[in-house]
Amino acid sequence: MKQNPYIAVEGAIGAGKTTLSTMLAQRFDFRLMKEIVEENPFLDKFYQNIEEWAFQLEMFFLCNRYKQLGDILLTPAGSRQPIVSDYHIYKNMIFAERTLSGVQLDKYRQIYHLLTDDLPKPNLIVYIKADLDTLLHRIQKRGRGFEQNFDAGYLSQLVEDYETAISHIRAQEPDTVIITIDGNKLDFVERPEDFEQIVAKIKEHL
Ligand SMILES: Nc1ncnc2c1ncn2[C@@H]1O[C@H](COP(=O)(O)OP(=O)(O)OP(=O)(O)O)[C@@H](O)[C@H]1O
Ligand SMILES: Nc1nc(=O)c2ncn([C@H]3C[C@H](O)[C@@H](CO)O3)c2[nH]1
Repeated sequence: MKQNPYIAVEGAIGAGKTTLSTMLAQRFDFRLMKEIVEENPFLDKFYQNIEEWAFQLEMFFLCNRYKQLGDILLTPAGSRQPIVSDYHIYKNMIFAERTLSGVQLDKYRQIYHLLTDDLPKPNLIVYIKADLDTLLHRIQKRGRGFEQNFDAGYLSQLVEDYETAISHIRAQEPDTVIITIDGNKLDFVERPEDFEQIVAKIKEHL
């Protein structure tokens, strides 16, 4: 990856995407793209009643990510700053396949492809793989109000969905470098040497 570095950090809820991408942006002096969380009007309602609010929430995430990525990525590649993002656009499909069904899922899929098929994809994905206990612990520690009565079953399914999705991307986008890091063992928050290990792996591909 010599031109236009574009890194996406991925992993299930609470894996450490925002934390790690913020640290990487600072280290490499890349532009940071973070998704909107606090201003999302549907998250609170969604966690209280997933079936009722899923379509509005997934559409909100899709439109926001499309706007954010499109504004930056659909500019001429030569003039683009290197980027690190705390999500991959495919994240929309990972969640939508889990939360939507029937006609809503069909319509969502169509809109997803219409909006995102021509967006440039990241050339490197850092996939933070962590197990359910680690994620639940971190979500609890972070203490967001709307995540406090978190359904462990939902998260457990998402952990599996992420595994499937990463395999899918590996097969569909063979040019994308995927670096998997062990989110249970590596503590890039507390241990600088763990962060350096991740930085060194990324540098091999920059
Ligand atoms: N490797 C780690 N070791 C210890 N704590 C971590 C690690 N990664 C993240 N944390 C902590 O876990 C919490 C969740 O991290 P963060 O918000 O970065 O996750 P996220 O993947 O962006 O979450 P979300 O999917 O909700 O957007 C934070 O409190 C963060 O400080
Ligand atoms: N349903 C659904 N679809 C998404 O695309 C999506 N992206 C993030 N999230 C949830 C996870 C965290 O609680 C919180 C912050 O990441 O928002 C999502 N939920």
